[in-house]
Amino acid sequence: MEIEKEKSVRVAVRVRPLNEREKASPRPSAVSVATKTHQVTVRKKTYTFDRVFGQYATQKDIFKGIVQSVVDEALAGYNCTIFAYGQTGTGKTHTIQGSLSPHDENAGIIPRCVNYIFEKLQATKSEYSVRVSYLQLYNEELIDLLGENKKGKQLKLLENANRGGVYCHNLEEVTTLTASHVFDLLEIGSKNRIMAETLLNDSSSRSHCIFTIRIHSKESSIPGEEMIQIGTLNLVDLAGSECVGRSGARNVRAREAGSINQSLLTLGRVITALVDKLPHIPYRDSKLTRLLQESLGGRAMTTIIATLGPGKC
Ligand SMILES: Nc1ncnc2c1ncn2[C@@H]1O[C@H](COP(=O)(O)OP(=O)(O)OP(=O)(O)O)[C@@H](O)[C@H]1O
Repeated sequence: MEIEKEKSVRVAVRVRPLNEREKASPRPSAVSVATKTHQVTVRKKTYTFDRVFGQYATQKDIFKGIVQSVVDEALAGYNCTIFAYGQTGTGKTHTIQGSLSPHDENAGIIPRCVNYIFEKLQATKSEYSVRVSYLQLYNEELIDLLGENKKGKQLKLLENANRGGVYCHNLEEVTTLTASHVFDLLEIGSKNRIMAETLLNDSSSRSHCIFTIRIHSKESSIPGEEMIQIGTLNLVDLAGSECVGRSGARNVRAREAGSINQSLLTLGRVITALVDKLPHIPYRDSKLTRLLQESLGGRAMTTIIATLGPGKC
C-alpha cells in the first residue's frame, strides 16, 4: 500500500533484526510491529505511523514502500529529504547507505536512488544532468566529503542573495552523467567519512551526513516550450539520537552531545512548526536546518525513517 503523497511530512519506523548478543539474551523483545495497522508497540504503549517495517523487511521493501515515490517527486522538480533518525546501532547507516554495490541485496537507499534516477532519466528525458555533493556536519563544523581539490578552503553557510535560502560556499558539487560515476564518488565520500570518524576515535556516527542529488532536466510537455526542472533529494544519516539524554559527558563528548542535542531538537521544532503551519519556522537555530531550509518548507516532501532496536540485551 502506498502512503499518502499529499502529506508534506511522513514518518516511518524500521525495526532491525536481533544481533548476536540479543539472540543470546533470554529477555523478551520490548518492541513489536503490526505492519497492516502501521503500529509499533513499545513496552505496552502503541504508536501509529505512516508505515512500519519489521525485522524481516528488506532494503528493497524500504525502497519500494517509502522511498521510490519520494524520488519520483524529486524527478518531477520538487525538493525532498529523507532522514534516518534513531539511536546508535539501530540501523541508520544500514538503511540510508547499506552496501554501496548497487546490485547487492543490502544496497541501501542511496545506491538504489542513484540507479533509479539514472534509469528514469535515461528512459524519459532527452537532456539532463545530475549534481551530487556529500557533506558531514560535526559539532556544527562543515566537512566536504568529496572536496579533495578544495583542501584548506573553509566551508561556510551563506545567504543566497538571488533566490533566497542558504547555500554552502566552497562545497564541491560534482556534475555527473552516469550512475557509475556517482558510485565512484560515493566510494570516495564514504572512505573520507570513515577516516573522519576514525579521527574522532569513534566508530559510531557522532555527526550528520547529507548526500544531496540535484537533478536538472529539460521538460517539453507543451509543444514549442521548454522548461528546466530542478529537483533535489537530500539523503540524511543523522547522528545517534541517544545523545539528547546523555548526562555526565565531559569535554569533547559533552561538546558533541550539546551540538547533536541542538541540531536534533531544532530539527524536531522545525518539522513540528511546518506540520502545524506556524508563521515562524526556527531554521536559523542550527546549521543542519539552515542548510536544509529550502528542502523542508513549501511544496517539499520530508520523510523520516525512525530506526529502532528490538529492545533487549
Ligand atoms: N535491517 C537490518 N538488517 C540487517 N542488519 C542490520 C539492519 N539494521 C542494522 N543492521 C546491522 O546492525 C549494525 C548497526 O547498524 P548501523 O551501523 O546501520 O547503525 P547506526 O544506527 O547507523 O549506528 P551509528 O549511529 O552508531 O552509526 C550493523 O552491523 C548493521 O549492518
